[in-house]
Amino acid sequence: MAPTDNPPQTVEWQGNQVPVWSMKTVDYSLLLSQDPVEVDKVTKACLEEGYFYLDLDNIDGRQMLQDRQTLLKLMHRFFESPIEAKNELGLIDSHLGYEPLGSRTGAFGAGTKDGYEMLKVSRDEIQQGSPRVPEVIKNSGDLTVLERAIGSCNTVTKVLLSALSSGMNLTGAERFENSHRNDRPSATTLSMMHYLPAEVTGNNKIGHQKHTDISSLTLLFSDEWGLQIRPPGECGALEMGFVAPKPGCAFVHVGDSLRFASGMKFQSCIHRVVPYDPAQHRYSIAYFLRAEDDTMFMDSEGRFVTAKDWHDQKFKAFTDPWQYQALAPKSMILGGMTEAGADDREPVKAYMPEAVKA
Ligand SMILES: O=C(O)CCC(=O)C(=O)O
Ligand SMILES: [Fe+2]
Repeated sequence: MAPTDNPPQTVEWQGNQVPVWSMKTVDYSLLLSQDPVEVDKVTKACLEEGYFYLDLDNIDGRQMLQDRQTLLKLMHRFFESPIEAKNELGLIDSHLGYEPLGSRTGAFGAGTKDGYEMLKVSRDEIQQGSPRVPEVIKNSGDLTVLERAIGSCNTVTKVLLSALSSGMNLTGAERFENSHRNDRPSATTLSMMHYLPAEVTGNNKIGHQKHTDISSLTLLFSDEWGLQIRPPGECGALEMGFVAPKPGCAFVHVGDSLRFASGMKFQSCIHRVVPYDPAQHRYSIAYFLRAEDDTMFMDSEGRFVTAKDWHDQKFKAFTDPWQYQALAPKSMILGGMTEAGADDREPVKAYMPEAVKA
């Protein structure tokens, strides 16, 4: 049973004491009116850590928390449908459609596959009123639920962007909102994930590989444990530790695009998902706010690229078989963030495929 109240600073996982990283909590209501102390707090969180909790348990966020419960019910119904219904349209585009279990590399790297299935719905398509989603959720009730989720995630992430622009003293065209306009095409997407129990999938299909996100900001909701991060440290990222699910809060983190747009001042958050409890199903909802397709920035390779090029190249690196993935520069998967030392204090042997255990 996962601990829920007053999360400890370490938790036992796979026979080891593993850190539970603490972090700043930013109040959404205060940000809405650009409260100077809160603007400073969120800006420091992005400059120093690259992540924070966003407290939505207030008059401005509670509706969103309620809508999330409705979305979770939709997700349960969708993921319990037959594979033919879920995969009716397949992966239509990199940010839109269904990805079955085992489409990417797993949490413990070479030779493993991921342990989740995922449905992504494009923000642009919802805005245009013609989302391509499988028939099983293409009724007006379900489409309203999806539209509400995307609409509120969009508002929340735009409020964050605006606070960050103010915190970084950006004005006019330089402000981050200006490269995230609603009427310009982007790969912004709502991603709904279902992690199957590790004891069902077996050791070769486990979790979610270590990475930084392509996006500008990720707004993440999950009631279940499993997400781990490597906080940036003085000489590279610290070891992997859990993010405790916090009631009433979303976990927000910076992705590569905003790190690049900030001139590498913001930290992009290194994270992965592991089975906390091998018998557990885990459901997560991630809203990936992405820059307009033709936004230009300098990437981790020192190249001047568009947001779309960065998205497409990194998505290919994510989905390539691990043998090809290994050929891509590591800086690509980790958005140029540096690491010193190993992810774990002790190797997590229980989940390694036989070939790697040695
Ligand atoms: O499921 C999660 O909690 C995180 C998922 C994730 O890292 C991603 O989709 O980029
Ligand atoms: Fe991610």
